[in-house]
Amino acid sequence: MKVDGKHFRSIWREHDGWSIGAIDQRRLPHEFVVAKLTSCEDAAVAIRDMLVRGAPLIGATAAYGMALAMREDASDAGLKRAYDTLVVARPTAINLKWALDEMRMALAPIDPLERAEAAYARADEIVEQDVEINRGIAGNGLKLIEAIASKKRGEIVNVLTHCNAGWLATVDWGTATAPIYLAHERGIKVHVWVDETRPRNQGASLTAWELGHHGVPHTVIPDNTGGHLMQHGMVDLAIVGTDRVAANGDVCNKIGTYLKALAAHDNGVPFYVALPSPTIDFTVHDGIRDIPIEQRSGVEVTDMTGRTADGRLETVRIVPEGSPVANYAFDVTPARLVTGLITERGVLKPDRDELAAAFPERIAAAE
Ligand SMILES: CSC[C@H]1O[C@H](OP(=O)(O)O)[C@H](O)[C@@H]1O
Repeated sequence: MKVDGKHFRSIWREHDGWSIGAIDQRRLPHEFVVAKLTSCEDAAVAIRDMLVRGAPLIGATAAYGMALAMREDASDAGLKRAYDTLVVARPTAINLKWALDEMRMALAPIDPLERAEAAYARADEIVEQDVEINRGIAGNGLKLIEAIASKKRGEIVNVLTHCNAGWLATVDWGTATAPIYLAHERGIKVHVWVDETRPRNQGASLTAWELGHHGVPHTVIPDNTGGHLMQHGMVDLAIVGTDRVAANGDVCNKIGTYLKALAAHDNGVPFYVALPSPTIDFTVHDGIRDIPIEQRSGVEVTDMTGRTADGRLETVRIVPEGSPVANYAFDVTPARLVTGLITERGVLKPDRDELAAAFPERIAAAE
């Protein structure tokens, strides 16, 4: 999407034809730094350390990681080593394994001498497919915003979102933000309540940065504010992203999503989840029981990094030394709290039959 009028994607193949450029999201919003990935290990570390993050972008980065790996060692052993290195970089977003399975399916049957070129071609396809899918999500989600806008007779539509499911979480457009960008571009008055999303503050640091540079009105709020706003009729709908949707429609997303869904349910606020179909995992039948929840370093909770008044980046500790810390990176919202799933093939109910009918290829992949 646009950064002050200039179009950007979050990851791309460089002009040398083989190295990979990616926005270092750990440096935003204070610094715009582009990282260059030149090895499979670089891609794995970029995913693990959240230089890139967001389920679809994790998948795209892994796909390019396999292509980088094939330049290094295109043998069967090299293919297995690359898969095994990348697939463990983060456990929750199913898009990582989806992309690696797609790459392995494309590469395993062919001559190792042809694998590097084929890998870049397949990774490029995965990248372009992500953009196309997100455009589809934008169009399907737009209908929801338009319906509210017409009921509100031109008043502002207030959307609440959690974490960052924006263009920075994908190759472009985003998932939860795709309908918002499209509505904004169509002249519909939208305003976004941006959950800061502790502890890594993807909302405050990334979603606010994205929306600000694209000119979309927004307000950053502490995570605990959403329920109050919903009680006072200040949220027309919530749209969030997801890292994995189980066959029963349970939705895994950034920690705190479940609490937002509870508040929305209690206040009759429609709660939508935007996702590309690779995020659907039919091998998991009960999301709450079966989706692995990543636990990350406690440092993400104890420390905060910000910019001082004189422009220096500084990290400070906000938790007493010696206090134990738990840092669950995701939670699972039961399907009963989800109004609908905004996909590239329409807005669906969060249930197995509807998902299977819309995405038979995802069922086949699970068999
Ligand atoms: C469009 S998927 C975005 C999804 O991924 C985020 O997690 P993380 O920043 O840890 O990769 C968050 O759960 C978003 O909703």
